[in-house]
Amino acid sequence: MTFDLNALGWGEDFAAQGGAGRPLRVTSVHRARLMGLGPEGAVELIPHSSLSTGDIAVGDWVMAEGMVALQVLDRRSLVQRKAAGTGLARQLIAANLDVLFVVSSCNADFNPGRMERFLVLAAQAGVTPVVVLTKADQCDDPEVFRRQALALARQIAVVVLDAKRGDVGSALAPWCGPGRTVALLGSSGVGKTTIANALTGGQAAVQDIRDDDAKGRHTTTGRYLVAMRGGGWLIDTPGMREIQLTDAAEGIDILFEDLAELATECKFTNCRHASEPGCAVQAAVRAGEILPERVSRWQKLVAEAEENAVKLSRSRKAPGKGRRR
Ligand SMILES: Nc1nc2c(ncn2[C@@H]2O[C@H](COP(=O)(O)OP(=O)(O)OP(=O)(O)O)[C@@H](O)[C@H]2O)c(=O)[nH]1
Ligand SMILES: [Zn+2]
Repeated sequence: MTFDLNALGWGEDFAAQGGAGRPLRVTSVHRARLMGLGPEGAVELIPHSSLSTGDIAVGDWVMAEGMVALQVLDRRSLVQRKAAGTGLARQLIAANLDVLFVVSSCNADFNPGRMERFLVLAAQAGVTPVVVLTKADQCDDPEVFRRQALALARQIAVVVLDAKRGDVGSALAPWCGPGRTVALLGSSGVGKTTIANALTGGQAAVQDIRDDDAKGRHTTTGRYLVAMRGGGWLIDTPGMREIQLTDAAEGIDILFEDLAELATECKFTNCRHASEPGCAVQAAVRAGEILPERVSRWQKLVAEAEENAVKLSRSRKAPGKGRRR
């Protein structure tokens, strides 16, 4: 299979960054090597000595000469997560995503706090979130869930569907198509695999490396960049399912724009919006303009993000810690 650069998501912003070599889209990243895709087809690459595979994510654009990836082009968006274990170094998950489908179901799985966490992740990554609510067919009144989802952010697209029998491709078409890159985020059992299969027709991932380079170890790496039936790409990586919030203050401010704005009117700049005098947020709650639950979920996310930021700065000061992989 070969693809022209635009169908792969190439654009002016990448072209303007220049650099030697030819552009390739990264379809998978392994211990020592990576796979790139371009008009010539799938190409196995090794990173230049100035780079490590830890600096490269699925979905990245690299400039390559021969089989050497020389440079990673600046990204449009980047999903990253705190690496597993105690270290707080971040691991790159997916680059240059256009849309994150935040998936939940029209049932007890629907949890506003959990949805907000996913939406903050999308905002922090610089990706447009779209809420997808599955299992509309198993619910008496899906509109109740649609309304709750619409209340999560000022401008949020919400799609309600039956992922099993509905026309998923048409429902999500506005965010897919040639050159677009999407991914799915959501708890277990909400229908991510069902949606992914509908979008890709169950197609296999792009040709991949047999990664047995590192000490004869063979790693099964899962499916990564997969072509969608209507054009565009789905990034499907196991890492997407295990993301936690790390210093997500910006993402929180984007999602909770209404509260962030009110907070600027509080009497104290470091107001926690609890029992402080002159708190504009509590005033809005008393006036019935904002739900108190939304404020408490916001406070919890802010506290968690701050705590992680502190831990992160400590681990950066400690030499030898923070290995990437
Ligand atoms: N009736 C109905 N069933 C659905 C719908 N979406 C998903 N399912 C079913 O729900 C179950 C879980 O769906 P999956 O697609 O495997 O969910 P997932 O999010 O990929 O789950 P994990 O792989 O655990 O993360 C499957 O039995 C699906 O057939 C829907 O819209 N309607
Ligand atoms: Zn306040």
